[in-house]
Amino acid sequence: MNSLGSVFAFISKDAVNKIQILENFLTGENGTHYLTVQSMVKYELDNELVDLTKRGSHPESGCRTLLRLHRALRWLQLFLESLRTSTEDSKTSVMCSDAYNASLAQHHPWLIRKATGMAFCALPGRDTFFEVLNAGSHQEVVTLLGEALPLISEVYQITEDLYAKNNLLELP
Ligand SMILES: CCCCCCCCCCCCC/C=C/[C@@H](O)[C@H](COP(=O)(O)O)NC(=O)CCCCCCCCCCCCCCC
Repeated sequence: MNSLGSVFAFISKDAVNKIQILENFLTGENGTHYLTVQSMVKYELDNELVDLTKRGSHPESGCRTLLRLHRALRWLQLFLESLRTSTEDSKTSVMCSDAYNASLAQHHPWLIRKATGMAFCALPGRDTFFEVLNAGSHQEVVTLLGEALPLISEVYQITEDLYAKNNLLELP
């Protein structure tokens, strides 16, 4: 994403920060509880390490941090699916913003939604995305996406079901 310019570097920085928070838990003294998403959820809930209704003493719990990445994964799933099925005249800005509006946008305040909308207008064309994915010819990328998307979808669904079962889908 960094090769797409500074705005996208900013977006990827937020994702990297969040991944780092989770990695710190994993390498920290309670790391064994962070080996799976299931054990993390159980450990943090059992030990009251999650702010459930408003941000308080645990603003960066594993559960709320993963939830942000989980929502971003939904965006990625929708975007890559439309990239996979796109044609030569499809616009990446439209694909990106449609995926965004159907996922992350519902969780972002107005200002971020506006800034994101403007950033999408600056996106390079479809060919650049196929190149950025660095997986060979267009056809090879389409094939690869066809294999990867069911796996992305499976990962998404496992987290979604676990979070729904534990009422964690709206963590502050
Ligand atoms: C390649 C085009 C990239 C378009 C990315 C679309 C996602 C737009 C996300 C806009 C996020 C703006 C930054 C703000 C983030 C935070 O406010 C917000 C809330 O966090 P907080 O509760 O801790 O405050 N953070 C989030 O919602 C997490 C956003 C993480 C976005 C990561 C997106 C990474 C997707 C990976 C892209 C891979 C590109 C592949 C291209 C072929």
